[in-house]
Amino acid sequence: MTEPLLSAEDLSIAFPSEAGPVRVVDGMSFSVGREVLALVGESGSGKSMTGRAIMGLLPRRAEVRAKRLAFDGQELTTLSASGWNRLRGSGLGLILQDPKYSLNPAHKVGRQVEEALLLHTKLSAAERREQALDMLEKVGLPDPQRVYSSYPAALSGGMGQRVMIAAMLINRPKLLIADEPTSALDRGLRDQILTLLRSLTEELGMGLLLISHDLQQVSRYANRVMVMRQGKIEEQMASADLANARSDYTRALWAARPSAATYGTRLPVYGGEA
Ligand SMILES: Nc1ncnc2c1ncn2[C@@H]1O[C@H](COP(=O)(O)OP(=O)(O)OP(=O)(O)O)[C@@H](O)[C@H]1O
Repeated sequence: MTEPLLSAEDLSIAFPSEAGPVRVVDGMSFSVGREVLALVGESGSGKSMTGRAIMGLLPRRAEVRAKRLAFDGQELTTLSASGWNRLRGSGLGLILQDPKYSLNPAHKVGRQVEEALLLHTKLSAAERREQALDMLEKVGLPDPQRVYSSYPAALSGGMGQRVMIAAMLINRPKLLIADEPTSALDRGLRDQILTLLRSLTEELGMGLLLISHDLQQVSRYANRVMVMRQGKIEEQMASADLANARSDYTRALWAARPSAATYGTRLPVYGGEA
């Protein structure tokens, strides 16, 4: 087997509190290759904190420990601030829930899509523009020229999320972390965006860590799923094996099909023991 893009061994994250450190991620070991890995679990199970640890974007108070947290052969737990900046500008990308909060309303789309090229390459303005237009086309935006010159307010939610994906992919990251990338979108758009992320992952040979509370939905796009519960990995398996999940918890998540009334709402928090 080839070396995975990301390897985490015994990853733990804790926050200090008056009663002592509270562990929100507790001894996780996993790897991500050039594949779509869905990270699923109920609200508060530690999915976002895991994604943020990989991006070096945890709150300052958080204490991270790991025997190994390596991306592309580089140890992350000892990375300097400038090392993180380099990595976030090239190797790693993050897509968050709502493009409204990720895109700067004061700048045109083109400038925002090109930003990583401006910071991390020596390309000319014309070359940057050309690459940005190519990427806007690749993410399925009609009339890339017009979108390039628009302000974010002129875009629908689905278009905004495509712009965010373009901005994250422009420097060809090896690993993309998408934290609930579709939960601010309508149901129909969710499938479109997940289809796009999956096909770009294959086309560009990337890894994608797809964080979601909706096991049913993401499993359709993921090669593998990793189920988290109360800061720990409950189970990992190929998506195709979900129907035969070992753990009661995974089976409960799998059976919790969203109805029209509950679609897009958070999963209930299952209490105590399995
Ligand atoms: N800054 C913080 N200080 C202390 N605890 C925090 C902080 N941020 C998050 N937590 C706690 O860490 C735990 C894991 O949170 P996390 O956001 O990773 O959950 P999640 O699985 O992504 O949930 P959701 O689906 O609701 O986003 C939660 O119990 C949360 O309350």
